[in-house]
Formats: sequence, structure tokens, C-alpha cells
Amino acid sequence: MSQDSKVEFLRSLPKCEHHMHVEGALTPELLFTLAKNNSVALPSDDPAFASPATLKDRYTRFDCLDDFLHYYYIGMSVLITAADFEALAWDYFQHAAADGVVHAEIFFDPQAHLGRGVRYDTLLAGFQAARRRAAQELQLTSELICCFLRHLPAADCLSTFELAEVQAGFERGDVVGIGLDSSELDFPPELFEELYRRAGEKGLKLTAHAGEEGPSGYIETALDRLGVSRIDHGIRLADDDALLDRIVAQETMLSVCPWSNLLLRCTDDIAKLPIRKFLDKGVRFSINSDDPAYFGNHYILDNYVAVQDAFDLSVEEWRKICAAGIDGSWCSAERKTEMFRILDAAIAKQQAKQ
Ligand SMILES: Nc1ncnc2[nH]cnc12
Ligand SMILES: [Zn+2]
Repeated sequence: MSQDSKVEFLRSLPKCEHHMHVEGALTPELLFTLAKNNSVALPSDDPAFASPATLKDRYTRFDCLDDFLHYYYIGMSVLITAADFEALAWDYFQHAAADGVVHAEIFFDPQAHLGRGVRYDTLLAGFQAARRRAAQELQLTSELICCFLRHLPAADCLSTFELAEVQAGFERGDVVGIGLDSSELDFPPELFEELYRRAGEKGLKLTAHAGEEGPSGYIETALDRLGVSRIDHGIRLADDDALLDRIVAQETMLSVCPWSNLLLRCTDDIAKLPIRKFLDKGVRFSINSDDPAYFGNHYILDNYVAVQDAFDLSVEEWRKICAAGIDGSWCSAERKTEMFRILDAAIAKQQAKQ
């Protein structure tokens, strides 16, 4: 297959994105524009903030998750109004639609905004406007996943959960589930048991980052103590065959992010990620962009292409990956049926060419 026809085939696949932090879609250009519009001062003691170009250059040299998170939290400090959040999400949805995304479940980090005086209902209003527009103009359906920052005390996460409930009740259905992100290593899942119990009681879906930099044991405790039905990243699952068998039996889906893993030094080569092992053993996973504006502007299609370049997958294997993504999505059965129809048409078209 030529490079062009490979990209064309991968673009044609109906993709579900399950792991994309909307604040991670903030490009250096939009960051500088919003900083100016909102009179937000950027750090003057860090030469990376001299211009969008110097910032972009700094983003190529992250040495670990925490190094990235430092820039990620400074970056999002320019987001103030509902229109800012709408512009951010709309920018992502346009990229996603161009890459063949048909359904996106996007993370947002309320604690990082509330601490700066931005109200929860302000950011939600911006996201909802962008979601409506994406559904109407791009035929792209979406859900929101409210993420909690694990480097903050569990009590702060609980009070944020309660505040979100007051400002925009979960029963309204604006938010489909909760997640857990930020620094992983010193913050094991069990610290957040109470938060997950409360969210589960409200009928919210549950997921958590686990096994990105942290050990496979964090994946196990996210399952056992938090009751998650999905694992974000989860690449360290490859270190524990018994746990891997359990994940296969339970049909837990992982949301894998190849370019993120490479640029945050969780692997030194995308070809060393356990994609082949996961496929051969029957682990369900989707392929995602994580924080595309921070990771070389690699949106979801770039991640699909990187996996194809590294593992030379067959058309049938791509069908399996996309089908797992559709099955694992938190959307209606009707929407899944529509997405399977698009998938089958894309696969049949590719098979007819071969
Ligand atoms: N890859 C990642 N891991 C943990 N927290 C994050 N927040 C944004 N991206 C993240
Ligand atoms: Zn993430």
C-alpha cells in the first residue's frame, strides 16, 4: 500500500476517540491570542513563553509526564470565558472530523479552572455550545468526561464533585462519566475510592488513567477499588499476564495514546508499545491523541498512521480496533449501529481494492 492510500484508508475508518483532554488541544497560537485578549500574564522567567514558536519547540523536549503537566496547567490559565472554552472545543472537533472521528468522548479538568475563579457552569456552557455545533455541522457526536486531578487532595476532588452537582446537576446528562488524571506515580487509585463510589451512585460511567507511568498494580486497583469499566493508557498491562487475561475476560477497553507515550518517554519507540500483544491476546483498545496540541500536533489520524507504520496491521485488525472503540463507547445502541454501518462500508471498500 502506498503512503497516500494507507492514509486514505485510515482516514476513512469511523473513529471513536475516548482519550483527549480538551485543554490539551490548546495550540500555542490560541494560547497567545487568549492570553492577550484576557490580559493573562505568561511566565516572564521562562524563555519558552517568548512566542508560539519557542513554546512549540519546548513541547518537543518533555522528559516525563510532570514536565508536560507543568506547561499544560500554565497553558490553560488563559481560558476564562465560555467563548474561550467553546473556541477550544470547536477547534478540536474540526480537527477530529477531518481525521474521520465520528464520536468523541472528551476529558476536561474543572479543578484547574475553578481554582482560578472560573465557574463550572461557564466552562460547561462553552463545551455544550461546541458539542451542539459539532453534531449539527460535522455529524460528530460527543460526550464529556469530568476528570479529577489526582495530585490534589481527595477532599478537593469531592468538593469539586459536589460543586459541579450544584452548578449543573449530573442528572441533566451533560457529563457522561468521570475520570482521573494528572501526576500518576505518587497518587494511587485507591485514594479516590469515595469519589468513585459517589459518582457510581449517580449513574455516571467510570474511567481512570492507570499504567501510563505507574505500575500495572494501579490498573488492578483502579478496577478493584474504583470499579472502572475503562482504563486510560494501560500500557503497563503488558507486564502482568494474569491481569491481562482478566481484562480480556471482562472486556475492559484501554484507551491507548501512542504519540503521547513516545513524547512523554513512557516508551522510546512506538514499535515497543504492546499493540501486537494486545491484538494477539484479544485486549480491546482504542487509539487516541491525549493532548494533540502539546504532542507535536499529532491528532488521532497521526496516531493511527504511527501504529500502522510500526506494526503493519491488516485490514481485519483495523476492523477489530475500530469495532472495539465503537463497542466501548458510552453512546446509544442506535449510534453504535450507525457507526458499525460506516465501519463495514469502509472495510468493504478497502477489501475490494486489494
Ligand atoms: N497523559 C496524561 N496523563 C495524565 N494526566 C494528563 N492530563 C493531560 N494529559 C494527561
Ligand atoms: Zn490522558
